[in-house]
Amino acid sequence: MSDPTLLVVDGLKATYVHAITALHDVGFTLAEGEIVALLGANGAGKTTVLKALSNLLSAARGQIRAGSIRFAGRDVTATRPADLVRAGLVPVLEGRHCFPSLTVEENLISGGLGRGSTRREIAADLDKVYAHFPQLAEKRRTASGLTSGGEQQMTAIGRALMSRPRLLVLDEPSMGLAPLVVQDIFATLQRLNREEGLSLLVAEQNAAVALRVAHRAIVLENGVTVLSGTAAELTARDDIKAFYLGHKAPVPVPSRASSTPAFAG
Ligand SMILES: Nc1ncnc2c1ncn2[C@@H]1O[C@H](COP(=O)(O)OP(=O)(O)OP(=O)(O)O)[C@@H](O)[C@H]1O
Repeated sequence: MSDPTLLVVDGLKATYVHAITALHDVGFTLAEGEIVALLGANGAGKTTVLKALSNLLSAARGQIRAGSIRFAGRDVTATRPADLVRAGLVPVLEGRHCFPSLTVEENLISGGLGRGSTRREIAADLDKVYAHFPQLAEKRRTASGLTSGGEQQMTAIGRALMSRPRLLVLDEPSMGLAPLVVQDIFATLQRLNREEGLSLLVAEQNAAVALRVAHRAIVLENGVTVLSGTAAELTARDDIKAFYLGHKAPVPVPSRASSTPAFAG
């Protein structure tokens, strides 16, 4: 039987400029067909993990000091970023990075060209992207720089889909977008997972939206994996609710016996 584990991150330690330790010990796995959410506060290390997965850390003056990353049996740290994309590990990094002066369609096509797709494959893949994101079909001739933030995020995801990914790695797809647009994008990601078996790793500060579509989640704190479990398990935890889902933490109530506040249960 083939191994269903697509990604294995083990004991990952990473620094920037050989001095700042961003990741101390990060480990998790992702099975084929899974949606895994990578949660954590600002600066917890999510982007660093995603850059390491695409072997793009050195471009940010980062270094892996220990541990390993394997994607579909390959040693990621020994594989060039472009070869990782060809193997099916495709990142959608923070900030969307569309070419603003190219049209939406030209941006999408660039994803297919990077992979070396034929004209026929590109045409078929474009149809698929437009079926998932009908809004992009309407804007196909518009310069990306003139489209909305949501449309730019859809273009960035669509361009990644043109590379025919096995695992899509997304960094904060909800960032700066209106709640309805975020819902729409996550619904499309979920459909891609259900209908096409696409595996997804989604780093998010917006835990509520990520936990709604994820099968499992991992929580990072100061560069360490501190929790992992099914989305249902994590959603039910009071500490996760308090820190990441915007629910109120236990409220201090004044004690009669002393002036020191005690915590209500
Ligand atoms: N290029 C860099 N040079 C030096 N330190 C960096 C660099 N990028 C990130 N860091 C530091 O590494 C740590 C992890 O940052 P990272 O961006 O991975 O966190 P994050 O969870 O993605 O947060 P955010 O949501 O703000 O992007 C932080 O302490 C950050 O200041």
